Amino acid sequence: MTPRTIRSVRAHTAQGGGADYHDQGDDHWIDDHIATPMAKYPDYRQSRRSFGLSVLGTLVVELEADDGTTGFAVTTAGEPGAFIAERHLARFLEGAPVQEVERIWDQMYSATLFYGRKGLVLNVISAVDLALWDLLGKLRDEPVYALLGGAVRDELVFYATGSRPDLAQQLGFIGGKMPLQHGPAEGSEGMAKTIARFASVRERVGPDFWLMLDCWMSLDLDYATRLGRALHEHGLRWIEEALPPDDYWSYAELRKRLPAELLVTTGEHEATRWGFRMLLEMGCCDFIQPDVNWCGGMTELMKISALADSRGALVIPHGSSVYSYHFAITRHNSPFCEFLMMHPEASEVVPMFSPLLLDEPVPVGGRMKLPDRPGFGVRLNPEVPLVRPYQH
Ligand SMILES: C[C@H](O)[C@H](O)[C@@H](O)[C@@H](O)C(=O)O
Ligand SMILES: [Mg+2]
Repeated sequence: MTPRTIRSVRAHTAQGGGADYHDQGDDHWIDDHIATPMAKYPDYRQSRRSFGLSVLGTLVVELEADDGTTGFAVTTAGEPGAFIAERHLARFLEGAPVQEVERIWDQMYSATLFYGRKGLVLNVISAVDLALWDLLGKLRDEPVYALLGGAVRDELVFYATGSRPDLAQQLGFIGGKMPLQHGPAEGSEGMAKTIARFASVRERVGPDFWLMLDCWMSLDLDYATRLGRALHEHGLRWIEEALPPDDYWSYAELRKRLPAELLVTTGEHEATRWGFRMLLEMGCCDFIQPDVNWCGGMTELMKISALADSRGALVIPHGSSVYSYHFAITRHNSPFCEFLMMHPEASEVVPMFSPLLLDEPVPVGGRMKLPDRPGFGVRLNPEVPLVRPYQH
């Protein structure tokens, strides 16, 4: 087959849900008094949008090959991401052979080291890399999971993240992860509310259904230790992202302090093989949760996964719609996945990146057989307005 080259790179932005799934309206569980590092400031305690969690919006990266075939992917990066994609990264793509994902990744990462390394820049590199894999799949008429080595299981199984683990249980999910709503700034009263809520949910779901708590970087070592020990009495399965991502030392200490059967997990705001090597080698967590739209894309996540596998660690990706599904189904050390309940009351299964993607698969009864459509098997919804803020 003549190797196709990339003819053009286009970066668009979109608002309202999509890849920036925190960008929801009012009365949505995902923005209802969730504990965060900003909760120490009362003005920013009730809503994460109030301090800017949805300030970026969605970035859509579209790559067109010289035969007119297009691939795309999305991430959380918005207008600054569009600038980076068009004005900086496009030069490493236009004219390059589509299949040279490794060389393109290395050039994007190396060329942005002086201002990137993690965060927004790695979100953009991730979207470009995922768009490359989508384009490659379409050119080869294969789903991305087939390009990665094929499925190691027939279907995916999911736990659900949302405010209603009891409903998640009824919908067939293997577990429910709740967002923490009260952090250290709300003192012992806040901790008592968390424990009471957790105990009440445990009562409703029974002793065997997995229950987890997502702390979204909001705690300190002492508070996380006391909360973990208290919820261990009620069968907490894992405590997630209890501490700020850069405090590797406190994660390692927290893991030593908590009972072995209460897992400490983190990683959704970590990036690159080097960041995850730090988490693994310092003993920060029991399993890692990279987000493939933020950690460096599929090319980097395959490296991260092999690193974890060499240490017997699971890789349970932070929910990222089809991008995490196509990865997880090919990895022996990714036996289950996250599904984020994006319905405002977490009472119904709706596509995670709704309304941005068409044909986005969702779990049924907590399980999913991945469609074998080419690439990631999704299309952009033409009814979602896209803006191209920068040309190059
Ligand atoms: C539910 C959490 O607060 C975050 O909104 C979520 O994006 C992430 O932490 C998760 O693990 O799903
Ligand atoms: Mg999380």
